[in-house]
Amino acid sequence: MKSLFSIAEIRKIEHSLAETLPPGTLMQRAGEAAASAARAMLSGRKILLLAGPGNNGGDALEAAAILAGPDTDLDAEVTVLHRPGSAPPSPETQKALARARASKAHFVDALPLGRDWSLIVDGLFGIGLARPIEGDMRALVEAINALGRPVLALDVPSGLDADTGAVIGPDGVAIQATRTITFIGNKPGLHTFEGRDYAGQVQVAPLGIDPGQRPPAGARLNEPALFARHLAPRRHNSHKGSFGDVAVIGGARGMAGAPLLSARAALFAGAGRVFVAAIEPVGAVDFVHPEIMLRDAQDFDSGAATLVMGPGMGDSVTAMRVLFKALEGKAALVLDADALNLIADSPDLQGRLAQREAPAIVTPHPLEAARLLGVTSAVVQGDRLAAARELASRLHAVVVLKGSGTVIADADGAVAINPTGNAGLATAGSGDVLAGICGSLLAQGWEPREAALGAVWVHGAAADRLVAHGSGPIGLTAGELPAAARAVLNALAR
Ligand SMILES: NC(=O)C1=CN([C@@H]2O[C@H](COP(=O)(O)OP(=O)(O)OC[C@H]3O[C@@H](n4cnc5c(N)ncnc54)[C@H](OP(=O)(O)O)[C@@H]3O)[C@@H](O)[C@H]2O)[C@@H](O)CC1
Ligand SMILES: [K+]
Repeated sequence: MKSLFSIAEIRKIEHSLAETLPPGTLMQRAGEAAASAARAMLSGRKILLLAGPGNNGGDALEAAAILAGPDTDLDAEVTVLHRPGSAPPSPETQKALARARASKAHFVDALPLGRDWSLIVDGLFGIGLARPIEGDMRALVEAINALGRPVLALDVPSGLDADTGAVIGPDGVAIQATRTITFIGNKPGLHTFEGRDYAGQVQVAPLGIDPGQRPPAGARLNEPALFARHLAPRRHNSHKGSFGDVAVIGGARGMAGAPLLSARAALFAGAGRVFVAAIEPVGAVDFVHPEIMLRDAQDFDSGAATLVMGPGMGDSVTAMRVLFKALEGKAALVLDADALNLIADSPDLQGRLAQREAPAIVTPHPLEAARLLGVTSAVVQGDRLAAARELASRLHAVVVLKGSGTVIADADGAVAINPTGNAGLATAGSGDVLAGICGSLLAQGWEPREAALGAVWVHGAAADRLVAHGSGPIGLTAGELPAAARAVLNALAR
């Protein structure tokens, strides 16, 4: 189970464990896990450990005591930069300090000159960081980042909010880690917003706690197990009607590419029949994919098709009219881009969406989510999980909040963060492709939540596949994604 625990949930677990384990046990285990992770990363002889004022510093001191202790067989120079706070450290941190002082570790008060550290271990702040890092601590973080050496962060890169993935600010700083070893359970902030960039590779050290002993977490990482039941091999005796119809509605003047990209994605993700109903007619045929049927949105009868509304749709009277009609109807809906902006401007449409019975997936980027919630995009990004949850509950829909570590939330409050994808997806049309895959999976009978989880996972994995083959992240184009998504889906189905 790929659980993601909030800081409050971790504190609760810590609290209940404190009643059964001897004092200091968890810090000792964290120190041991940190020391082995450091050894695994080490190529060279010089290790610098940064130990801050709290228990995160205690973990680093325990690790130093092990790496430079009497039982070590490690041939390395261990240096500790310890920054005590104004308040006395916890008893377990005091013990760790005494053990580190008694070891061969060399203590310094300031960052030594030179940049030849083989490894830097960041134990400045963990989940107890309550305000931005300032003053000489800020200077230290900036100096460490400027060295550009491999960094192992303990629990969370110092400066990053483990709940939200935001650097604690305004104008805050955080340690740029190569790898993060996080304790007891994984944390959402390491996987979304700025978290993926700051945490690097994430490794979980459960500290001897059986996952079954932990209470259920409020969030989780997305993975194929969450939607794989829909990926059964196709029966020989099937026909195009077995895989549903998708109609993409969009394409104002000059924006014909957006619905065509969505439609191609729907086709490549396996929908039986795909239409584009264009606001401004685009022509008789898509010569690249003549399978796609082109229609005029004004007089299009979508029948039982799943509707993907919004790609390049604009805000004309026609756009408004087809959106209104769709919200009145009973079709399963994917709402993206301009459809979301029109809904954001109209409390009436928001109410209609919330009251519909049929499934709906909405796929906002942070600015679209902000408009829907009536806040700024900084507020949305400041707590992406909360924003997605709030929107899902208000609109009574599955919400896909796009961005690094896309968040998928449903109206029941379940939240997942997607681990696939890369910077190549920050390109025009990539959202149109995602909406098309969502619509395709819905049309094939997937439950809305699973369709959203599956589409987001596959879309990200398609980009990862393209990057692995050299087609990105620089210059990756949205038009390449549908074929890569098809390959990912078929690989999953096998
Ligand atoms: N949970 C668990 O089960 C386990 C937890 N473990 C470890 O403990 C970590 C949490 O420890 P923690 O609670 O002591 O907090 P931590 O992150 O060290 O920082 C707090 C200190 O920093 C200070 N401070 C805060 N902000 C500041 C600022 N901007 N600038 C300067 N100072 C600032 C603050 O002082 P104050 O706010 O009182 O001034 C306080 O002294 C956790 O991440 C994990 O590594 C493991 O040992 C094993 C099991
Ligand atoms: K840290």
